Amino acid sequence: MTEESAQRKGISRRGLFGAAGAAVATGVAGYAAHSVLAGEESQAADTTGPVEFHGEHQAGIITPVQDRLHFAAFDVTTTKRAELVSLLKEWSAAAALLTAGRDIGQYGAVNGPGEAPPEDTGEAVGLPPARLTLTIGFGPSLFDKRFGLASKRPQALVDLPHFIADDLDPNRSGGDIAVQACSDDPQVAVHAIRNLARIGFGRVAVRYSQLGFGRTASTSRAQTTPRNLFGFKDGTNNLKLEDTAKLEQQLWVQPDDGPDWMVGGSYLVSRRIRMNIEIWDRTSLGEQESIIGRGKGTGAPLGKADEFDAIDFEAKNSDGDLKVAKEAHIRLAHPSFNNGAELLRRGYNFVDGSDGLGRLDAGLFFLAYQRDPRKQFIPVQNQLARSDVLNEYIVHVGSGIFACPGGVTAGSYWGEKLFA
Ligand SMILES: C=CC1=C(C)c2cc3[nH]c(cc4nc(cc5[nH]c(cc1n2)c(C)c5CCC(=O)O)C(CCC(=O)O)=C4C)c(C)c3C=C
Ligand SMILES: [Fe+2]
Repeated sequence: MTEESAQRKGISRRGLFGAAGAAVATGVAGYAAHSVLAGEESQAADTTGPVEFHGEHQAGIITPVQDRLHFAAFDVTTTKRAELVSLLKEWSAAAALLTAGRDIGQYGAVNGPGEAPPEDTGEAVGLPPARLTLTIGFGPSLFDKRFGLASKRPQALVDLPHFIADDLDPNRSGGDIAVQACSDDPQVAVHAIRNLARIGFGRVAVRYSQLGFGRTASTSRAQTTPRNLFGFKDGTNNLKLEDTAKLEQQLWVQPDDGPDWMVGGSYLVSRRIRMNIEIWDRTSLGEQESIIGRGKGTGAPLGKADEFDAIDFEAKNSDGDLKVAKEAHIRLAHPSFNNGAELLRRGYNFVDGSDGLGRLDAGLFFLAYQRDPRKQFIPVQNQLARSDVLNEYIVHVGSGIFACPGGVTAGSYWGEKLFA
């Protein structure tokens, strides 16, 4: 069967890539609700298969981090609530198809009438789902007067304060709605955002978007720890999907937290952090390790041998100096110096060409999910902004905060409870 004839029969792109495709060919609605542990762990190994869109929580949060990102923040351009609701319904239907590795619409990319533009833009034809996840979040600005949502704004969805040394570009910050597309294939992630933007024409407009390559965190113990553009292992002490009790404490909004429409959801903070890699590259290895507080090779805390050894914040070297310096990044960010606060980090490296001054426009697109940013990202970032030596090498240039509701069940849509 050719690729085209398979699609005409409603078989997914993934269906042509082996046994796992057989499940997809039974149709999107045929999936069991997504299993948090067994399913998520096996996804870490298979980089081509689908990740279930429907479930208790949105996919793309604890899903083992994929290798590529396309993140888009949208401004809502329609002022009509009904049009926004229709868009969210259309987006949800499309997201279920896209994440299953299928073309969107009735006819997809190539089977529609020759007189009309194709329903699907086509650049993912022939590609497997590549673990595509699409995760939606609503920014504070969506809760203004336009759509009658002011009373539904979660208290935890605060406007982020100004942090010392922030140099935020308003054109790379904020947004009414964010969609995080993660996949192990960059073309699959880009195709998804492009098609959602296209569906949204006349109702939403892309405010800014960010491509990311190379995950800078792991969210499962089944994944190895990747490296950031400073060359350090990043994501060692991250919240992991296996820590189910901790996820309830630190990640998922609980029934008593309110509002009801956010239960099972999480808050996303995004920060575009420019890294002065040319300056970093002229810094000695010892200084680099002292700034982070970990060895560059092993990723072990200074004074320890292995990456996952516990950090000893009291240990001193023979000169009486702390092995993990007072202002080392891992000390200032650690839960024991932040009232127990933790984050689920799932950021990406970026290089967006150069800045016209001979320096790469490179850095970390920091993404962190949490139960309450007032108790987690904000105090941690305040402490980092005040004292972290890493600040000599980085600058925060973009920022966003989004309320990501709980998962979508079959037959429902993104944000249904918010608009109920
Ligand atoms: C506000 C939160 C954080 C920002 C912003 C941030 C930026 C940032 N981090 C690195 C590199 C590393 N960070 C590491 C650990 C780490 N970072 C944060 C938080 C923020 N980082 C936390 C909570 C932790 C874990 C601390 C702990 O509990 O031990 C590490 C070490 C490896 C690891 O555990 O992940 C590195 C390396 C950069 C380069 C950066 C901005 C560009
Ligand atoms: Fe960090």
